[in-house]
Order: sequence, then C-alpha cells, then structure tokens
Amino acid sequence: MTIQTAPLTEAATSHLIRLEVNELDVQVHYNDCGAGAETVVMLHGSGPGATGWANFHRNVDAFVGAGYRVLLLDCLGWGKSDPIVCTGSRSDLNAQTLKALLDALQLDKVHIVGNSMGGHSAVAFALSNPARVGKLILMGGGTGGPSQFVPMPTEGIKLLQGLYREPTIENLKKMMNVFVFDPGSMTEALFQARLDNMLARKDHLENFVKSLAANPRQFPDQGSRLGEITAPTLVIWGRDDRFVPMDVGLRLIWGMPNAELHIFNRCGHWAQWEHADKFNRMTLDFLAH
Ligand SMILES: O=C(O)/C=C/C(=O)/C=C/C=C(\O)C(=O)O
Repeated sequence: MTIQTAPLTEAATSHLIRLEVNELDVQVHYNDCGAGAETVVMLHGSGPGATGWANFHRNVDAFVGAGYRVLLLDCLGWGKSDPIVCTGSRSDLNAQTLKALLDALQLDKVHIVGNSMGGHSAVAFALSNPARVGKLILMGGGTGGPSQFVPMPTEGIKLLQGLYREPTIENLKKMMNVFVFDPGSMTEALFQARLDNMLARKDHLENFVKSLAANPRQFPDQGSRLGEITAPTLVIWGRDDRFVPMDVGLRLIWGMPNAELHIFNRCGHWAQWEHADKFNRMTLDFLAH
C-alpha cells in the first residue's frame, strides 16, 4: 500500500544526537523520516558536500510513502556531523557510527541502502553486526579493492580528490561531468547547493585530505569476507560508472551467496538519482518480497 504524504523537508526531519563512537564522544546528524514497523537506513557517498539528504532526496518520499521509517545518517566528516580525521578504515568507522545510532534509537534490525562509500560501510556493518541486518541494497560500492579492467584510482576518484584539495565551482563541474551519464541533467541550482554544502564545512574538506595522506586506503578490500554475509542483497550499478567500475559489482555477487545484480544502462555513479523512479520501484519491491 502506498500512503500519499506531503513531501518531506531536510529541516523538518533533521536531528542531532551525541554518540560514543570508538571511545570518542561525537555529535552526529541524521534525518528521521516517516514511521513504520521496518526501518531503512540510507548511507551516503564520500564526495565533498555529500549528505544523506543530498544523496537520497529523490528516494526518501517513495520509501516513506511505502510505509518505512527512513534514517539518513550523515557520516562523521560530512554534513552537520562532527569533523574527524580518519587514519584507519573509514568503512569500519561509519559502521561503528551506525551501530551507535541504532543502539541509541533502540533499533534491533534495519535494512541498509548504501551509495558508494555508503555501500562499503553497509558491508562493514553487516560483517560486524550480522544479526542486525535485514536486507542490503548496494549501489556503486560494497568493497574497496581493485577493478580487473579499469586503472585505479579511477578518473572520477582522481577528480573527487582534486575537488577536496581545491574546492572551486570549476573543479565541482569537472567532477560532476563524469559523475553521471548525462551531465545535462545537472542544474545550476544543484551545482550551487552542492558548492554551498562543501564550502559550509571547510574543516570536513581539509580533514578528508589529511585522512587520505595518513591512510590512502580509506576503504579496504572486504572481498575475502563477502561469503560471510547471508542477508539478501540487491547490488545496483551504473554501466557507465567512472568512479567505482561495474566489475566491482560482479565481485560482490560472486562473493555474497544471496546477492543479485541489476545494471542500469546510461547511468553513472548515482543510480538512485539518475534513475530515481525505477530505482525506487525496484528497491521497494526487493524489500517487500
Ligand atoms: O572511493 C570509493 O570507493 C568511494 C567513492 C565514493 O564514495 C564517492 C561518492 C560520491 C558521492 O556519492 C557523492 O555524492 O559525491
């Protein structure tokens, strides 16, 4: 059953909470949308200016309308969450942050939708908290590690790192130009919102650069442990992903016993935005059956 509701807003769903993560007392921001017996957590990617809302604003209403409670977690180092320099595995750090949030909200089990870094983090969470995962949806991410076909770092990741180092509108447009299949779909308003997000938190940008210098492998290869994840998993990739190549998705379904893969044609690194309607229909069907 689909419930029609007025579109949600970032401001109306915004919450700050203090959590203990890795023995650190930190403030974390999340959006809490809708109400439902089952909860879906959405984890954003690692681009400059990314947040839960920026990554998933085309998806939240559909999930809430389908009767789910949706949590958008801003990882430490993004959005209104506290700054951090991460010298270890960022996938694990995000997984620990998610666990602390779920403990605080007394949520035993959730479904997780992860975009890029969010996918790596969802897998890290499933490995350390298997009983707390219902289903997984991984887009353009799930594990760091090599592509068999594409030199790494990819052109997209090089542009992303360049944008962190020099956060200008020119560098943002260069990155966005290879981010999606059809850059013509990006409006000036979207560029400006993303630039404003980035420049509002220069500490996050500087910390990302420091983190990379301390540990270039922020997202370790989790490939050897994928077989441990038995949660039903839908892997979604863009055929034209120039950030995390599609064969990483093949590695995921090779390793995860209950995973299946959908590849969108004419799609870059942002399937949930570039093909939002079909993405919403497909993922809601996967969660329901
Ligand atoms: O380096 C990786 O494996 C992961 C890269 C990302 O997480 C890139 C994500 C970019 C976004 O989702 C964004 O909105 O900027």
